[in-house]
Amino acid sequence: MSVPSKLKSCMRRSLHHKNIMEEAVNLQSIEAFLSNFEGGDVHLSTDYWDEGIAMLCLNYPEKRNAMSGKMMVDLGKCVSKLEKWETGKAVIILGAGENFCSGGDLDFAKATGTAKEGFYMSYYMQDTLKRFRKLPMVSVSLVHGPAVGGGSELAVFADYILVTDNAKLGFVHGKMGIITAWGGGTSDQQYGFRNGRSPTSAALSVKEKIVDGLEQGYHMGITLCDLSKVFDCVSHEILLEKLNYYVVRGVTLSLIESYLSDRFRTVYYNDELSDFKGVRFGVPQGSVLGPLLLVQILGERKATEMLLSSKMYNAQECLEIGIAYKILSTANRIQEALNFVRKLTVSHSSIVRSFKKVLDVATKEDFETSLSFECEEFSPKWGSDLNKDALQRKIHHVKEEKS
Ligand SMILES: CCCC(=O)SCCNC(=O)CCNC(=O)[C@H](O)C(C)(C)COP(=O)(O)OP(=O)(O)OC[C@H]1O[C@@H](n2cnc3c(N)ncnc32)[C@H](O)[C@@H]1OP(=O)(O)O
Repeated sequence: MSVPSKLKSCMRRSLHHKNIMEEAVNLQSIEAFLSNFEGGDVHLSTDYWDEGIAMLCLNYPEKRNAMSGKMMVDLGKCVSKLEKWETGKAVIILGAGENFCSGGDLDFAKATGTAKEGFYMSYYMQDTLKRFRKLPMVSVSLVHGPAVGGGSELAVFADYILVTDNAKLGFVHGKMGIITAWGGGTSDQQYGFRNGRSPTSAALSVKEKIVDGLEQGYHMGITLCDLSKVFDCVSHEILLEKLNYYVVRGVTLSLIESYLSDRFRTVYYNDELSDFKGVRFGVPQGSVLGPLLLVQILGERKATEMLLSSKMYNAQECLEIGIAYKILSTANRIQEALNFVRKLTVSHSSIVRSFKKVLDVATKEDFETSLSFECEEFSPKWGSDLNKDALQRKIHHVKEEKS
């Protein structure tokens, strides 16, 4: 099918428009910006690689492992490397020297005080940590000494937080006049109320797919669905009513209400700023999901307490509130963390990774989708060499456990 040339040039113009709009969220340009703020590094230690265990080390001990811009970029690159490691079973994130992480580098914060720069950092860290969370391997944060602000956010992204007896963990953001910023959760498909991801850019991205398809000689069609019941289309009023119905009440509901109210949207294009229009639909994505991640782990009341008190919790308190899974000895922490991880990675890497994927789908998708995903992951394992080998060994699970 040939595309009329007038239509093609109109689409090209629109695509150019789209590129300008998306410049703000180009990860490479954010990396270039962050890399200007040097200090420390984040690296992957391969000491236990043969066992399928990676160590992700935050290394800026003279600043108590505060995250400089460069370290944020290093972290992003390490996560990319882990994404490509096909036999990895587990990753332990830990800090060098006296503690886990003292949050964002305060010198970086002082040097970059604009909302746009804050947006860059938040967007980049959310992207990295979202990818970290999706890794099909067991993840563990090994928190020794203080984990402050962003340091606690980093810790929360792992499946398990192991704290040592000298650990102190606190979301001190409130005291610093900010809120959480690294708690990802935004989806690449999310448009609306995101810098550079307006509803217009959503429409343009559909157009781009159509043009690409036509250019490759495909017949293209679109199915338009009425998605009026989708979260982002629901009016704030209905959303708040629903949250109340599902027992999200009190301080948490007030926080979400204040977060949603008095929101305005404007469009900046060709050096011109449009009028401000009130926003009554759609949920601002990003930082608000940081607290929501904590709510998933702790439940509403404990998460509220932890975020709003700015308190530093000691190891015992971390265990009591439910953020930490286990207390380790500070002196022997690495060995103890490795032993913990080894117990969870006794199976072949393909099994560990499949379990992780199934669990990931189960926490996000509905029951039916989760069941069919499990079925898909399971089927090729039935009768595989691994399975046959296990069947031949006639394993006695109780006796083997005792020996
Ligand atoms: C979106 C992210 C938002 C956030 O992360 S908000 C939270 C930002 N983080 C902070 O405010 C942490 C402030 N630091 C502290 O509370 C304490 O330094 C901390 C971490 C409990 C460690 O205490 P101590 O072990 O007694 O060590 P100390 O205070 O003597 O610090 C040693 C050197 O490290 C420096 N440092 C610690 N945390 C830093 C940071 N985040 N950014 C930049 N520098 C930081 C500190 O200034 C000190 O440097 P120096 O030796 O005086 O030159």
